[in-house]
Amino acid sequence: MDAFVSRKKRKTAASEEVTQPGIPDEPCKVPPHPDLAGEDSTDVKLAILMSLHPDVEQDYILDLLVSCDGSVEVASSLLASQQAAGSTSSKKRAAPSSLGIQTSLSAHVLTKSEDGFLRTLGGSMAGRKPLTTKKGQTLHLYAPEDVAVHTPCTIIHNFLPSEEANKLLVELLEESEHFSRYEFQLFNRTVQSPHTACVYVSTPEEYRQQTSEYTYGGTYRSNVRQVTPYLRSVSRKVQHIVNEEIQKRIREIYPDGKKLKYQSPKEWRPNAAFVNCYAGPAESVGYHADELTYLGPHPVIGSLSLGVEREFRVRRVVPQDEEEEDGDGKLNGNDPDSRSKPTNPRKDQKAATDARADAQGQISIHLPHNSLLIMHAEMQEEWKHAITPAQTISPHPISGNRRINITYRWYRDTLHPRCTPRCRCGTHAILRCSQRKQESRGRYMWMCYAGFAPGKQGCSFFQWAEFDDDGDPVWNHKQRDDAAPTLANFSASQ
Ligand SMILES: O=C(O)CCC(=O)C(=O)O
Ligand SMILES: [Fe+2]
Repeated sequence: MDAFVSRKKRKTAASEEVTQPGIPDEPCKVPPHPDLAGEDSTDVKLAILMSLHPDVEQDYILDLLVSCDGSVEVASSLLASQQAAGSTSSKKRAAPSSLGIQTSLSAHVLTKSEDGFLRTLGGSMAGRKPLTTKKGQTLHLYAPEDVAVHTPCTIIHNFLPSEEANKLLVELLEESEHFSRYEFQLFNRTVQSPHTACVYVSTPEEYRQQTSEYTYGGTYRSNVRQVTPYLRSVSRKVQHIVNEEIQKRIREIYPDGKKLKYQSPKEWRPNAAFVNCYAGPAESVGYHADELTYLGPHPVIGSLSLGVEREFRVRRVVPQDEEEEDGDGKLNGNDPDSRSKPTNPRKDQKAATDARADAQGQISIHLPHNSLLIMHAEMQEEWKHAITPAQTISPHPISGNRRINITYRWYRDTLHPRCTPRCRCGTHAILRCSQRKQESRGRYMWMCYAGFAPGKQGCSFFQWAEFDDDGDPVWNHKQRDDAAPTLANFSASQ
């Protein structure tokens, strides 16, 4: 079994660069998730600053970021010096138990719409004033019924028999000694993810593919390991329940009881598992949507939580057309990207950012040990998710302050890297969905991502992506070698 196990140790030199979020006198070095880098740069910057300064209120950070002309580094050093001088004490974030509880759920209730996108009532009810949430407020959800209705997720508590969950946790805590931080390029420097991770595969051939064909964040993975016995046996149960829940969601929630356009009609069969370790309350992952490159449009992801309970925050991405509405209780669209240029950029940028935060609010799903969260097909295109730094945690009897998370994913054969477009600089292009721009919202595109990989220079490659109704690509180039191996489903590859 060890034949292809990567024993890559964490890089000491690079690790020295990592700043623990919350340490006041260090400059900005902890990055968000690679998936964050993209169209929503204010969110990226906010996520970085919130990771670095977990005690300071989001509003205060936003104001400061705007007054620093969007410079994360300047804002971060100001926050650090204010924290050192004790002057941010009144801006401290409340402990999770005292976070603002949103009084109205209806701003987030999912409802069927014609265009394949699910809408929340707040954004879609005809003849009804859109409900807005107060900026910075968080709606905490615990009950599975609430999660199913108000978010694009399903949660199943006590998913595995408790002994099996504990054994899997022990197995993965041992494995986590070999995990490492992703590295990527942000603002001219190499930064590292604020948690550690590793990818698991079934066979040596898959190891080869994951380290030399599939890319992530614009570069090849260096930390890939062989699927462990419990990880594999649990994947069968995850596969079974995820397929049941997909069908239930189609029947009960999707328009006309039909799968979404571009969602795969096939059985969901996981062939890759990403395992994350959050070693303590400060470890996190910033707001992001998962990379679609190999998952394709409207993917479903099964995500198992073990160890310490943490909060999974989700928020809907507000499209520009909703921001640009005006009137009582609605939003003023002054986004820097919008077509009407603001008269006072700094003030208007702040207004736009505040407006976005107001409109979004955020929802917190509590993820206890042994809970399975299913991110349904509408999640990645319309919502963003994060594991935010925690103020306090209740230690878990087995893992102490650590949390392990496994995301089971299904990479489509039709999106194997030998088929996907290469950009001009020779790297594999990545697949993104346009989330905010009114004119292109919901369209998919292939883009160069090499600029986010350490030591690489990106190009400006861009190409619209075309898919059939089942989300399989329609290529205008000749496919490369169809008979070559793809990733095997965990259960099938035993
Ligand atoms: O830890 C989690 O629950 C989420 C992890 C995640 O979002 C990811 O790996 O993309
Ligand atoms: Fe994610």
